[in-house]
Amino acid sequence: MIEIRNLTKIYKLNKKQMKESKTTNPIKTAVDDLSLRAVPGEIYGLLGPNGAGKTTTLRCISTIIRPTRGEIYVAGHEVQKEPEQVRERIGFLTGDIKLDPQFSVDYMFDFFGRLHHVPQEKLQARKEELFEYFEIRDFAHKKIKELSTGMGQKAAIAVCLVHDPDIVIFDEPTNGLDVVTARGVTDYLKKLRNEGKLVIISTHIMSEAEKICDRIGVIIDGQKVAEGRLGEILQETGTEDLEDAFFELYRGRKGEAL
Ligand SMILES: Nc1ncnc2c1ncn2[C@@H]1O[C@H](COP(=O)(O)OP(=O)(O)OP(=O)(O)O)[C@@H](O)[C@H]1O
Repeated sequence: MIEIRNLTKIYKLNKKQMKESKTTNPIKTAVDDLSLRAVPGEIYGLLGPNGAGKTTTLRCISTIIRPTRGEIYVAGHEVQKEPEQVRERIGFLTGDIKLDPQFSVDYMFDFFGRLHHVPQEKLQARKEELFEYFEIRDFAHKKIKELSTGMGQKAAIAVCLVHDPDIVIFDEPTNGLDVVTARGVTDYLKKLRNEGKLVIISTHIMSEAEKICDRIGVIIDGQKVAEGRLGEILQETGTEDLEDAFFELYRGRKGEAL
C-alpha cells in the first residue's frame, strides 16, 4: 500500500527560476497538504494539468526528493526513515532519469539487476519476459543514445521492472509514444494490476485515465480536488466524461474566468 499523509513540498526558487516563472516570490508550493491511499490490485491515476504537482508527488514517494512536510508510507516503510526498504519495493519510471547513453539496453538491464541483487537465473528469466513483451530483442545491443524515443521508453520500463517490484510508479508512462507502443505499455500496467501489484501513474491524458485507472485523484495547484472511481467523479461533478468533469473542477478551483 502507498499512504500519503498531508504531503507538502515547497521548492525555493533561485533567481533564474523566479525569472522563468515570472514571479518575485522565491517560494513555490508544488504540493499542498495532499493525502491519498493506493492499494495493491489497483491502478491509481494522478490526473492534473502541467505544473499541478504530479511529478513532485511521485518523486517524494520514490525517495528521489524529500517532502517538506508530511509522511509517506510505502508497504509500511516511511520514505524518509527507511528509504532503502522503499527503493527495494518500487519500480520508478520517470522522464528525468536517463539511462547511460553509452551503454546498451542489455548491459543496463544486467547492471540494474545486479544493483537490486536479482539472482542470475531470475535475471535471465526477467530479461526473456520483458524483452519479449516490449520487443526489445532487436535493439538490445544498440547504445541507448542510438534509440528512438519509443525504444528508449521501452528500455527504461524494462530496466525499472528488472527486480519485479510489487509497487510500480510510472510518471507519464506513455509520454511521446505512438498509439501502438502506448497500448503495449498500458496493457502491461493492467497485467501488473491483475497480478495484484499496486500501480500508480501520473497523466494529463483524460482518455488514458478513463481507460486504465481504477481510481483517479484529480490534482490542481498541488491539492487533490476530487478522488474516486470514474463513475463517482462524473456523478460528483454532474458530467458525462472525464474531460468535462476536469473542467468543472478546474473552474471551481480557478473561478469562472476560464
Ligand atoms: N526542482 C524544482 N525547483 C523549483 N520548482 C520546481 C521544481 N520541480 C518542479 N517545480 C515546480 O513545481 C510545480 C509542480 O511541478 P511538477 O513537475 O510536480 O508538476 P506536474 O504536475 O508533474 O507537471 P507536468 O505535467 O508539466 O509534468 C511547478 O510549478 C514546477 O515549476
